[in-house]
Order: sequence, then C-alpha cells, then structure tokens
Amino acid sequence: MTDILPSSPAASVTSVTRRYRFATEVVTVDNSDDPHNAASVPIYQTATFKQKGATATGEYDYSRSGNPTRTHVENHLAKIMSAERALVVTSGMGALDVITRLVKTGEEIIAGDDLYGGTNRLLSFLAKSQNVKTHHIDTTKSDSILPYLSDKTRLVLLESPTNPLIKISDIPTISKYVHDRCPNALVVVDNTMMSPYLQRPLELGADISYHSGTKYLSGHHDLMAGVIGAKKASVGDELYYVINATGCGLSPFDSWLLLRGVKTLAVRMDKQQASCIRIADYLEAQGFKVHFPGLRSHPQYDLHASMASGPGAVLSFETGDTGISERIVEGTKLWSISVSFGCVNSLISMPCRMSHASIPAHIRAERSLPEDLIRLCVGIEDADDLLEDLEQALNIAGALPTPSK
Ligand SMILES: Cc1ncc(COP(=O)(O)O)c(C=O)c1O
Ligand SMILES: N[C@@H](CCSC[C@H](N)C(=O)O)C(=O)O
Repeated sequence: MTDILPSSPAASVTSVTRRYRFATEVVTVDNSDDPHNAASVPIYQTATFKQKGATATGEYDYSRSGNPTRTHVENHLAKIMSAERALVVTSGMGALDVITRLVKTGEEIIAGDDLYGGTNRLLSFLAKSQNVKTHHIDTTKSDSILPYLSDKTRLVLLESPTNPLIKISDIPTISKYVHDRCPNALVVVDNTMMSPYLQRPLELGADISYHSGTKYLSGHHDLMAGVIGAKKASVGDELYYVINATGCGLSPFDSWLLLRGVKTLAVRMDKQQASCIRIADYLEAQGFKVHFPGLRSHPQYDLHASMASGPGAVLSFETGDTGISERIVEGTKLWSISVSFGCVNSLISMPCRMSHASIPAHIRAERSLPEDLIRLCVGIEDADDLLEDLEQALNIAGALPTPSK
C-alpha cells in the first residue's frame, strides 16, 4: 500500500528516542524545525500548500493528507507511546473505525465482554454491514481466548482496565498467544483509561494502542480526538492510508489543542490518581463494592501493577439499588453528571443509563453489567471537597448505614 501513498509527512519517528523520564519527555516538544524559533508549535490553519511547480510537491500539499501541526502532535505522541508511528483523528471512535478497516469481510475480531458502549456499537455494526464477526469473551482469563484464535482472526481488541467494570487483561500473555498462533493478527489495546503515562501497551507486546484523546491526553474536555500508535511503521503507514482516504485526520486547531493539553498529562494524572485512591479507600470502608485496581481487594491487583505504574483515576462502585444510585448521582454538587472521563473536573455517571446505554439491556444483563453501577472520574479539585460532597450525597440518598455528621 505504501507505494501509492500521496506526498505527505513521513511521520515515522524511529529516530526520536526518549532521553528523559516520562514527565520530562511529555512536556518537551521538539520544535527545532521552526523557522522563527517559536516556543509553541504554530497552528498551520491552512487547507492547501503552494507548490514550486506542477510536479514539484513539497512535504505537504493538502491538510487532509498532512499538516505540520498534526505532524508535530503525531511525532510527540509516537515518542511518548513508544510507537514507530502515531496518527491523530477526529475522535476515539474514529480511531477504532480506522483500525477496523484493516479487517476484511469474513475475518474475525476477538474482544472483551466488558467494554465501552460505543466500541460495542461499532463492532455490532461491522457484524451486520461487513460480515465481520466479533467473539466477545472474558479477556480477564487469558486462556479463554485460545478456542477462538483461528486463521480468520484479524484483531484481538482489549481494554485494560475495562470501561466501566475496571477489569484487567494480561496484555503480554494474550499478545504471545495471538502472535504464536495467528501471525497475521494484530493485538489492539484501547489504553484510554490509563494514558501512556501509566501504561504503554506497545512495550507490553501489543501491535496497536489507541486512545480517546478526548480524555486524559487532552485533559480539559474542550476537544474530541482519537490517537493511534502503531508499534511498526508499516502498520502505521497502512492506517495512514485509511485516514487520508477517508478524510478523518485531526484539524490543525484541534491538533494544537491536543499538543497543548498533553504537556500537563503527568501532573494532572498524579493529582487525579492520588485523590482517586483516597476516594476508593473511603467508599470501600463504607462497605460498597468498589472496582479499582489500586485496592488490594481488586482480583487482579498484582497483574495490573505488573503492567502499569498506577491505578489511574476512574473507579466504579455498586450500591445494590438503582434508586439509591440515582439519588447519589443527583445529590452531588461538585461532581458533574456527565459522560466521559479524563477531565480536570470530576464527573459522576451511571454507565447503564449513560455511556453504556447503547448496549441493549439484555446484553448488559448477560454480561453482568450492574444497573446500579456508579462511575466516578476524579479531577484535580481538592480531594477533601470531593469527599465531603460525595459523603453528603451518600447521606441524602440513604446509602450509608448510619448517616455521618
Ligand atoms: C474506553 C473508551 N474508548 C473509546 C472511546 C471513544 O472515544 P471518543 O468519545 O473520543 O470517540 C471512549 C469514550 O467515548 C471510551 O471510554
Ligand atoms: N452519547 C454518546 C455517549 C458517549 S460516552 C463517552 C465516554 N466514552 C464514557 O465512557 O463516558 C454515545 O452514544 O456514544
């Protein structure tokens, strides 16, 4: 496919190596090619680029094919994701759409049975429209994948932790199973929940890692973006072909916003994670069933710790009663009732009513997704304020055995 690529930036960054620790690399953007030594990468808000002659194209000709602001954010993301090539598109779902275009009619996908509702929707759509079957299995048990691996397998799609039940999959073991048995299959990890700061799936054996850049990478809920990192440049080039062919590359302005946002990823995540650990401890101490890989009680605490450098800042918990859960969510003042996560502001939601409502109720039940589940996405506010607000909402909802204070 690469021989028919149009002129465009060859965004492979195999030559860009990390020299410093992650928190330093993430804030250090290489802008050394700027003709005016601009400290911040400029926004090249242009659709087209002039040519020296009819056949003399420069590095860029048209912003759908490539744009310098987009190239900068892609190179920076490739560096922090340990990818040979990174690509940015208009949303996380757009990223998965691009990846699934590598699958041909009749081929198969293996995916988890707890995964983001929109991902489930796209996989269901592919089954109907392209005859691409997805086997949904419990990827927390690595061996459960073995009976489904065949010469039809093209993608194995993992979330770890999963959204919303925060289950963990063994990325190295599953990658080995897949690569040993299906050399043409690609292991794809949706790493949105962790961000490359906490977990880098390409270093763990995966072939492609992707993100909803709408979340931690940008961090402020002021843009939609999708990010794809390919371990091998050749796979990145195939994905680039799809992006240019379909026209879903990220705009110059959103590329700039993403590059600006990602610089603070480490400080945001440190603060959000520290507060989330406190909140998880508090909820568990009140007797709730809490799903969070930072708690010793998490069934895959050790596995997660072997792959990631922290538990992140999203947890979910069960109250045992849908009505109580609704009252808790509606009783908070500081936590916004909102889908999404990874923002500097704290969010509270009921996945079955909101982010995962597109999964039919009977499938949610088959997959044991509790209707009363509450998801908390912890922001950078003062943790004491967050805890106090949560506690008053729990009290109002009658969720605490003995109302405190
Ligand atoms: C885990 C996960 N992956 C992918 C997506 C899709 O991202 P986007 O909303 O940017 O399309 C979302 C949320 O929307 C998500 O939660
Ligand atoms: N109406 C949207 C819902 C988006 S959910 C966003 C996010 N991934 C989350 O988990 O909260 C849709 O139908 O996709």
